[in-house]
Amino acid sequence: MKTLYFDCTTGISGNMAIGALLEVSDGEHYLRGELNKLRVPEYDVRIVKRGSHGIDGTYVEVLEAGTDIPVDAISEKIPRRELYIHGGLHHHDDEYHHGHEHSDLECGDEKSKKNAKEEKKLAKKFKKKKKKKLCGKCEKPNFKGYCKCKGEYVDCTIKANDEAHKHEHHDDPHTHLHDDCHHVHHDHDHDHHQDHDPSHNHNYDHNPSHGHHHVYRTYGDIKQIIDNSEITNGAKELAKAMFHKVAVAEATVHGKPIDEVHFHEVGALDSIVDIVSVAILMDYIKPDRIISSVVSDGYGTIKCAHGVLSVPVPATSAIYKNEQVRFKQIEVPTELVTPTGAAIVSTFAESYGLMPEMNISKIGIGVGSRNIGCPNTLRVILGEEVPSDNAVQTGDILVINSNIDDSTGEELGYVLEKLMNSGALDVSYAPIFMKKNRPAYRLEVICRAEDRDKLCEIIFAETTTIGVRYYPVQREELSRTRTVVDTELGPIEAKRVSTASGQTYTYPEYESLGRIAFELGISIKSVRAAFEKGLRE
Ligand SMILES: O=C([S-])c1cc(C(=O)S)c[n+]([C@@H]2O[C@H](COP(=O)(O)O)[C@@H](O)[C@H]2O)c1
Ligand code: NI
Repeated sequence: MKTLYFDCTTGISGNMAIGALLEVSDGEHYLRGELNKLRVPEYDVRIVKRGSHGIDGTYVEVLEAGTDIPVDAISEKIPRRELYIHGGLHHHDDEYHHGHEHSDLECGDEKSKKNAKEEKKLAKKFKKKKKKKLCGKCEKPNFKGYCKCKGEYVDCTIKANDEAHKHEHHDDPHTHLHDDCHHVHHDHDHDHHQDHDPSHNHNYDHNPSHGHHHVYRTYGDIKQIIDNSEITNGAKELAKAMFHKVAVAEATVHGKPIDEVHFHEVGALDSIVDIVSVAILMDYIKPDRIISSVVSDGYGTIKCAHGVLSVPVPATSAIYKNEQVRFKQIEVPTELVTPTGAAIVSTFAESYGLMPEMNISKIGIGVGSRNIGCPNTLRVILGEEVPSDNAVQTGDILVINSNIDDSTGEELGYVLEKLMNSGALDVSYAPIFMKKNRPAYRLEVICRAEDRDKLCEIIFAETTTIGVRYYPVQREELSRTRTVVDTELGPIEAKRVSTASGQTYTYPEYESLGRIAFELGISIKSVRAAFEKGLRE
């Protein structure tokens, strides 16, 4: 069995994951080809070999096309002069912004001088760029491509039902007319002086803490970009699954409905390229099984557009909670896991723990940009799992029982949810008759041994019980891999399990069935039928 192990002992971020996956897949050529199928503003992906505290790996950056400037550093519009790069925020009090590595990130390294020189060059370049307010491209007739003034794609070769749009640029002190331009994306933050399809009328609630006012992409826009691209269906589903986790976390943290979560344009571009690249590479590698180490995050605070955030940052900790990521903090005083990193590991890891017995074929190291006092790397290990016991997974599992005859139904429902959210593997109630002929419920919690104390405390605090029983149990679990089945209703996520004798079964993921049923307004039974049909074809 082809197994991929994520070693997140020193954290994970989007660009570290791309670097590591590129090394195990030799997939640079494939990745570049697939990324060309994304219809997003022009950008370059720089892939270079780089060391971090003496460990060599691959460092990946998303740059503004034709420049050395990371897209998330193109922040003329962010007056607070704050910007973050993958895995880290850089606070600048000087004239320009850039996401380039600081020389101090390579403490004691010979590269520091070179980096300082490179920084000066970048600063010059970026200053020049600042003076140039207009890209000029959009003023050319028949221009098709990314208009930097407008921050969106335009196709002036298409007559869009005579929809001449006039946009007022809030950031640039000019107004100009795009006659007959068809707007490929409708993520404007402009005033439309034209009759406009109200469904495109985005009225974004802008977080003033960002101190900038420009183009946003909502979670819905990003899903559309992914769906409208020509990357494989498998990669699309994986990318959307990762974005969904980030969007749910951001929605929780900022107290907004998921569809109102928005990403400012440069941040969205960086996230899209990071997340879609990981999806493309994972779909290319196609491991049968993915396991992660317990994920290590740092502690302390970091600065980002929201100001000073405590580590794990809110969006990352929301993903830890929502996705039941097994993580711990280690003695490194900064952020080691970004929200994107948490979304990646939680999308792919079927379980967290030690590496299984396997013959290693490839090791990939993705390098991050922080100086953390030790290598800032993500390691992924690809290998063939030793087949002997591969159908059966066992672990240190307990069952906790309690008979409850005097808690209310409402309380019991609440407790079930709380136990599940606190690490229980499963929680159930069974109706029983207990002493004194009392109808009651037997609470049964299945959990890892290390979660016992925490879960018992919840049972004592939230129910009327005064005693619980627990005992270790043996468990057999079939090995499973995630897969995507193509159906007439679109791709449906599924898990494929195999028995010791080599029989395999594929079961649809309920969330995937439910989402399609909801989106298409059809019954979940008909989605399941389409899944079964897709499996047979
Ligand atoms: O931009 C937003 S909304 C943002 C929110 C949060 C929260 O925790 S809320 C954190 N961050 C920081 O941005 C960088 C980049 O993260 P990516 O996952 O996009 O690579 C990172 O330091 C986050 O902690 C941004
Ligand atoms: Ni924000």
